[in-house]
Amino acid sequence: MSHLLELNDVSVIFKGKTDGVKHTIPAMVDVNLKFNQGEIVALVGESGCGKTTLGKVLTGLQKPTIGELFYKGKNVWSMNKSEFAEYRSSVQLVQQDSYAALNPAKTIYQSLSAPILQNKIVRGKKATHEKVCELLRIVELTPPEQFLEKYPHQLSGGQRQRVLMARAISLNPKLVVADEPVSMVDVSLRLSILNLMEKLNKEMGIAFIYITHDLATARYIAKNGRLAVMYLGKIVELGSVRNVLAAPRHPYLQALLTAVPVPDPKMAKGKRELPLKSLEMPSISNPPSGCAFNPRCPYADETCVLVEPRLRFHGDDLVACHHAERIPEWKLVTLAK
Ligand SMILES: Nc1ncnc2c1ncn2[C@@H]1O[C@H](COP(=O)(O)OP(=O)(O)OP(=O)(O)O)[C@@H](O)[C@H]1O
Repeated sequence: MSHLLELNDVSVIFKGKTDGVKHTIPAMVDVNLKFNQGEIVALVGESGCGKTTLGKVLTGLQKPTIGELFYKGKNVWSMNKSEFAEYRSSVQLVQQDSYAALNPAKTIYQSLSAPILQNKIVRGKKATHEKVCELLRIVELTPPEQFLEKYPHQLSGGQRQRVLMARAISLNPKLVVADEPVSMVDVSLRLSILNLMEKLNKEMGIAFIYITHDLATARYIAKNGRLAVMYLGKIVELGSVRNVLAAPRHPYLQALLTAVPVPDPKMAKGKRELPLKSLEMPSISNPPSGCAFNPRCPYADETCVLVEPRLRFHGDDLVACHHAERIPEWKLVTLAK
């Protein structure tokens, strides 16, 4: 059976200009990923590594420069009009900035009713009103009547993010790509938004791809799902969250985990820092040769400088490191619970 969504050797190369000199920006390089119905996958990486570009490719907002995107086994970019329309409504994007994503001149009712009318999810005034109220109830904005006539600026960041979630699920999608959905939400409200995504996943069977730079929330939402780690446009580790965080193999992921603060001093005592050779992130427009992590990696040797590692199986998971077998196991003490 075909996967819900599949990236096949996808690269996205932008054109850039610095001080009048043209250059290329390989925002995504040879990415192969498959997503199943109803699963949760967290995609983690530092700022500028290509996460948003990947999210845009998945939702059809960015055409791959090279490679293919398949939805239910069909090549998205050679679909006919009606197939493409079905794919676009089945794969939705929720963006980080809820204020920018909502039209400030439209009420919540107007913003939520437009796509369901356009896509003929319901017909008539009464059914539309009922559907919008139902959506607001699902995302826990209750009583819905209190929100219908409000404008985006009258809501809090967390409430706006819930409205975006309501809009994303209004077309009965199979998958929602949530790009940093909580990074602009008050810290105290973040968990409740993540819990909402979990609820939508469990109760409605919607698959989620959660894009973030924050490993702690990635682990929280995808505890029974998978984790993909991205570095300078490439996937460097991929596997179940349980395996990958309990025994991270890629030195980059080990370093990322080192950076997570430990609240309990007893646990912090056992925590080992990974001594990186450099703290500087190389430029994505001029990535190092061989393994892109080699200038920072304490285990790098000549092979790492010369030969690019392929993503390959290590146990049940995938890792792009020549030395995955020989680098010391790094015991996770920070997020293990
Ligand atoms: N339309 C574009 N044109 C040119 N360069 C782009 C474009 N979109 C993204 N880039 C560049 O591609 C690289 C990857 O960007 P992307 O937004 O995908 O990263 P990110 O991991 O999501 O970062 P952040 O977490 O900061 O949003 C960056 O160097 C960015 O400047």
